[in-house]
Amino acid sequence: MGDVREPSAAPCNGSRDIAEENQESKLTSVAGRRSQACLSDPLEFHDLQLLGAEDDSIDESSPRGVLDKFSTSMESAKTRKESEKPPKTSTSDSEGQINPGAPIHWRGFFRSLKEGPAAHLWTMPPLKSVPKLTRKKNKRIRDSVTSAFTTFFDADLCYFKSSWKNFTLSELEAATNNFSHENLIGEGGYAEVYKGELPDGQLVAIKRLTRGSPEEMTTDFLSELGIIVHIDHPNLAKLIGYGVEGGMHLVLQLSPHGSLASLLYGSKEKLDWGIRFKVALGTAEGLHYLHEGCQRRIIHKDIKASNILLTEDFEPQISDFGLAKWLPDQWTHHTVDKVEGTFGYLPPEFFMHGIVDEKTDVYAFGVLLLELITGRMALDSSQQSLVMWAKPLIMKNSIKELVDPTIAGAYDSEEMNRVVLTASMCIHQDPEERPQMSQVLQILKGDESILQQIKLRQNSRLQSSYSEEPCDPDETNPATYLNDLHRHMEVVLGHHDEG
Ligand SMILES: Nc1ncnc2c1ncn2[C@@H]1O[C@H](COP(=O)(O)OP(=O)(O)OP(=O)(O)O)[C@@H](O)[C@H]1O
Repeated sequence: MGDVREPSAAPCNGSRDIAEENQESKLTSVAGRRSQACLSDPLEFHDLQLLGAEDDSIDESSPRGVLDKFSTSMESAKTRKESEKPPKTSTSDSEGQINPGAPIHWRGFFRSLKEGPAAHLWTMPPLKSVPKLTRKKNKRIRDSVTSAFTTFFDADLCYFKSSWKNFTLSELEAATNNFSHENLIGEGGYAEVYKGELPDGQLVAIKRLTRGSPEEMTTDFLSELGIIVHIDHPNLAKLIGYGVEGGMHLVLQLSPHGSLASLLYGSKEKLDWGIRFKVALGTAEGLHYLHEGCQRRIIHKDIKASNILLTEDFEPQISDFGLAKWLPDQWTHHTVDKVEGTFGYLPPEFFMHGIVDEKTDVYAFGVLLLELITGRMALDSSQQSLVMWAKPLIMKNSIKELVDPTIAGAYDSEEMNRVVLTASMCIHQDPEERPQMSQVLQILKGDESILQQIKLRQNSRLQSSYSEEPCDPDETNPATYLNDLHRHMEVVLGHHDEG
C-alpha cells in the first residue's frame, strides 16, 4: 500500500462545485497523482511519448490493462495454446502482479480516438470473429485472456462508440467561450468541468483533464472512457462525446442541479426528504447495475456526494469513473497497493489490506446515506468522520438526533427508518456483513421478506456472538452491533417504537 497523503485544502483535492467549498479529501498514491501539471496539448506533444515508456503497472482489471492485454493477445492469439492460458485466479490479484502489455499499441489506439468513432469500427477486430458476450457465455469466455477484451469491442460497444462525437478543440472552445472562468462549474482532483452549449443548443458539461502527470491523465482518461463505454443506465452519467485535441476532454450531458454535494452543502435551500429518498434509491439502482447488471462487474471506487449528479427532475446519476475497476467473475476481490479514493468514504479493509470489491462501494454508499439523513459531510471541517459521529446514535436508535435539523418533522418515518437501517448495514466493519446492492434496493423499497430474512440471519449470528467473549466494548463488539441492528429491524418492521 502506498502512503496516504494527509488531507489538504489544495484545490485539486476532492471534486467540488465551484460555488461550494467541498472539504472532501482525496487519497492519492505517493507518486503524486494530483500534482499540478497542466499541459496545453498532452496528446500532441507526447502522442503519447509516455506510451513508449516502460510501464510495469498495468492493471488487468482496469480498461487500460484490458486494452493493453487485448493488443498483446491479438498478436499472440494465433500461437497461443490452450495450456498456455493464464490460470484462473480463484481469490484475488494485485496490480503489481499483472503482466504489462506492449505500450506501443497505445499509439494506434490514440490515433483511432483522434480519427473519431468511425475509425474505431475499422481498427477493431471484425465483429464476426468476436463472440458477443452474454452473461451465460461469460464464464467460459472470460477464462481466456484474449476473449476478456471482447467485452470492450463487442457490437454494443461499437454502437455506443459510434454514437459518440469526436469534438475538435475549436468546437469545445466555441461551446465554452474559450474555457472561460464564468463557464467553470466544477473542479475535481483530476479535472476542471465547464458548462458548454453546442451549436444545436444542447447544454453540456465538458470535463477537461488538467492535473497529474501526462501518464496519469492518460490513464484516467482511458479508464473513464473504457468504463463509460460499457454502461447504459438512467442513474449513470451519459457521455455525448470526447475530444483529444489540446488536452483530454469528456463531453457529458449537463446536470442542471450540479452535484448532490452542492445541493446538500452549497445551497441555502435545503433538500427535502422526498428528493433525498429519490437520490438514495436512484443511486442504489445505478450501483446495482454497475455491480450486477452490466457485462462485467464494475466497482466505482469513488462513490461520494460530489460524484452524484442530478438531472432536471432530481434523478441521481453516478459520475466520475476515473477510479473505477473491472472485476473478473472468478475473482473474489482485487487488491491494490496504492490508496485512491476519498477520505470518509473508504472501508476499513481497504485501508488495512487494499481490498477492493463490491463491498467497497456498499460502504461508501452507506456513508452517502448518512449524508442524506444527517445533512453532514462525510468528513467535517475538522476532519471528523460522519461514520464515527453517527454510529453511537444509530446504536441508540436516536433517529431524531441523527436527522438533519432542516428536515426535522418533515419526513416519512418509514422511509427514514429503512434508510437508517440500510446505512447501518452498509457501514458494517465486516464487509461480509454488508448487504449486496440488490439487497439494499429491496430494503430501501420496503420488501418485508428481505427484512425478515436478514433478521433471521442476524438472530442466529447474535446467538453465536453472545457465546463468544466480547473483545471490545465499542462498535467492533459483534453482539452489541447485531443487537442494535436487530432493534432497527424491529423498528422498520413496525414492531417497536422509535427510540
Ligand atoms: N455532467 C455534469 N454536469 C454538471 N456538473 C458536473 C458534471 N460533471 C461534473 N460536474 C461538476 O464538476 C465536479 C467535478 O467533476 P468530477 O468529479 O467528474 O471531476 P474529477 O476531477 O474526476 O473529480 P474527483 O476529484 O472526484 O476525481 C463535480 O463534483 C460536479 O460538481
